[in-house]
Amino acid sequence: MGTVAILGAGVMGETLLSGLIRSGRSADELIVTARRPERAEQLTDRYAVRAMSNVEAAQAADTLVLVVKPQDMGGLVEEIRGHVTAGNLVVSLAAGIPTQYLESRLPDGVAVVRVMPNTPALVDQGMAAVSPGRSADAAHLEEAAELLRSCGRVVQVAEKHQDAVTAISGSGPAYIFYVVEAMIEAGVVLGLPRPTATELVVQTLFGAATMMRETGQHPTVLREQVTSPGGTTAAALRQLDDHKVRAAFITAMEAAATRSHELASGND
Ligand SMILES: NC(=O)C1=CN([C@@H]2O[C@H](COP(=O)(O)OP(=O)(O)OC[C@H]3O[C@@H](n4cnc5c(N)ncnc54)[C@H](OP(=O)(O)O)[C@@H]3O)[C@@H](O)[C@H]2O)C=CC1
Ligand SMILES: O=C(O)[C@@H]1CCC=N1
Repeated sequence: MGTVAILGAGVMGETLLSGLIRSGRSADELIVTARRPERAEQLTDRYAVRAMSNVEAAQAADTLVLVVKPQDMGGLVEEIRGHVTAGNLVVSLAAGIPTQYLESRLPDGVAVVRVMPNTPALVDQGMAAVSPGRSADAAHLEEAAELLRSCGRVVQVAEKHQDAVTAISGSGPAYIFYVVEAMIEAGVVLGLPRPTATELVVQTLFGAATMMRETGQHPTVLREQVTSPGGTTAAALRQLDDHKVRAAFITAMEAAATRSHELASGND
């Protein structure tokens, strides 16, 4: 696969970097770039990878992984465009940025793959969706997928679905953490010590997720198994329905997808 440069190694870039290292990729084949020298130093200390400027990284690497915020993408591409050639693969992890945005700013024929990852990649449980741009062939797509497979699962989707993917699995961990926070607060309201409430909620989430994965049963079936007629769960679910929690989730994810779409036009 050659040398991989992670341009803009913040939260998501470091997550991918650590996954590549854990999966056995040699630090010699990995380059990072950062805006702040202290961040670059932190990464070189932690992972023994090389840090360089964006231009140097574009010149040195075969695969360029762009992980800056969507709002910073224009500036980054402008900086490296003169140093990217048709031999490079460009992989973008940015929300909302279409492959066409990058293709139109890079030299003709450069292969671009758009990816939407998520942060559980930090513990090798990531979920990433990949979509090829105009000049990306099956080998390019596989190369991008292999990068992400180092830290989780990978699916291919049509690029038109990437805003939806962003809303569901890209932002998804944040919704789950939000629900966990709310359940912990509920435990505290009910008089449980905070550490006990936290242990109960985190293990319940882990158990429920493992059950879905291992039984393959639909969540509706699993929910019904917990819900005794006239029991405690039915009383709680009735409140969630009365407060339109399901509708709120759908509306929230529609908002995320809309925002992903807006990011393409550089809206701050
Ligand atoms: N966090 C997440 O859960 C997910 C994020 N993404 C996408 O990943 C991308 C990065 O997000 P995230 O990691 O959270 O953001 P971060 O702000 O943590 O990381 C971006 C990094 O890029 C640096 N940077 C900005 N401009 C440049 C530049 N010109 N050259 C070099 N480095 C630069 C920033 O520096 P500085 O620290 O100085 O600001 C920062 O360290 C976004 O496009 C986002 O949409 C996708 C899926 C999930
Ligand atoms: O909030 C964001 O915009 C990024 C994209 C998906 C997760 N975090």
